[in-house]
Amino acid sequence: MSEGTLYDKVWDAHRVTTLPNGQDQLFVGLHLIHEVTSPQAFSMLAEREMDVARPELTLGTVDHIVPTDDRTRPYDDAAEEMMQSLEQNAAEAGIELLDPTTGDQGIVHVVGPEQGLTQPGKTIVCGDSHTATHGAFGALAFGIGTSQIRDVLATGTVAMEKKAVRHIEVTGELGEGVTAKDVILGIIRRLGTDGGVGYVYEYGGEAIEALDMAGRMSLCNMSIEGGARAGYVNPDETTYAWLESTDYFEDNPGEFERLRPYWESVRSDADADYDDVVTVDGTALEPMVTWGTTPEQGVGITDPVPEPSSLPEDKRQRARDAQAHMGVEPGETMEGYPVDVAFLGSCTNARLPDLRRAASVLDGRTVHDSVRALVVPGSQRVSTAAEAEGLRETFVEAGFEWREPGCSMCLAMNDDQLVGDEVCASSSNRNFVGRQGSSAGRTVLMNPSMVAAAAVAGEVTDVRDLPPTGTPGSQPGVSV
Ligand SMILES: CC(C)[C@H](C(=O)O)[C@@H](O)C(=O)O
Ligand code: SF4
Repeated sequence: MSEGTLYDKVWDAHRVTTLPNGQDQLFVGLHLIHEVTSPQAFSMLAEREMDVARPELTLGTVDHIVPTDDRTRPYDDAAEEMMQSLEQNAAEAGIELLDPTTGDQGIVHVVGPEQGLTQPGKTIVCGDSHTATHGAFGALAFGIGTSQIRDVLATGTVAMEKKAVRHIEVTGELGEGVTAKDVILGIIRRLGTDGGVGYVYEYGGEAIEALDMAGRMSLCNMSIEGGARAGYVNPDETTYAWLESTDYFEDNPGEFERLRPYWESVRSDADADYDDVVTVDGTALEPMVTWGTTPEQGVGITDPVPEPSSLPEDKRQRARDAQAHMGVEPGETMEGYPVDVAFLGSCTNARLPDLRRAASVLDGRTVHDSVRALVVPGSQRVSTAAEAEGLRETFVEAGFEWREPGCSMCLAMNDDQLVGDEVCASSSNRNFVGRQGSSAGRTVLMNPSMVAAAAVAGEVTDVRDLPPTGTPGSQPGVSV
């Protein structure tokens, strides 16, 4: 099964033993923790009077509950309690915690790669479903549950069942305005939210190789929304260039050269044996938008929302319910669907290149009067870098609120929430009913430039068609 793949090689390199229940016990190379899912696991460890086995392989951050506006402590009750619990657990165990005073705080799936700790050929776990993001570097990265967090804290290992590997080949060059987010929304539309069950997704092909690391992270991030256990891209020069510039490799001279042969060795072989192969024509993709309440209910911006009766039978009722919730009409495109809120953020799309793309759309334009727009950088480092190159100014001048890093309106565990049946053009990864804090709220997933375009137009619109900015006669156009 899946011989010669990166998945196979990294799995084998980390296997301690096969357990009586058939699962493999794997060494964990990096354990990321955040404030929502770790407290219970630490309590379970304390009940057994056990210590954290490998604090040096564990890194904490705070992201889900932190306020993105006023960060004066104490936070609101529940947030403050979670924050204190993480602070105490980290301090007692000797775990590094990237809290807001460090300048390195951010969403867990943004900070690991930034620190240079997300590396090819590593096993990475976190009590968070979007841990798949780290697969962008050719790591095996899995979201885990509370009892597994406890086990990893206690032993530095995790028990897991091996999955099959589906290679997804995205051919050709992506068109203007088409990004990694559109690739993954296109893949999920085609294979479904449960199409990946039992699989890990390996992404390859010309379109994937051309993606920068931020794009690869957006892509792998949503593997889980396609039902896959994880997703990854084989490491290459793009990966190594990112790693080489991180603090970790700058602070550890010789490490980069020492590890590189291992990274090369775990790449999938040219004749690797996959359990399944799917080919996607990258040239045929367009900017995607969702019309429903799961990430598979998406459509190209110029394509009509499907008639439920045209869908496979098991998807029809869900489509009808989703269209009723969203108030969308089948047969029409999503263009012109009114938008109340624009949210640029989340571990899918809040890295520097995402902000740059959105800012290039906003430059010289203004957020529509009826839209509340916020940009929430993925980390303090992203924020600082964006400020240094003037992006904050562009966002603020256009009418966006510039916030402090965190998960924010991606899941609305802090004050950043939709109100009533507001519609949100969102760069995040989940459009489930109630996801953004209001049960009547409506989420339309899209890429960052499309969020910026929706903010300007006050409705879902094709960023490629925005009228040019500038003085009459000059046609700077839009760089997407
Ligand atoms: C809070 C956490 C457990 C959750 C996850 O696992 O994904 C969150 O990050 C999300 O995106 O819904
Ligand atoms: S940004 Fe959203 S998807 Fe990512 S970890 Fe936070 S809540 Fe989960």
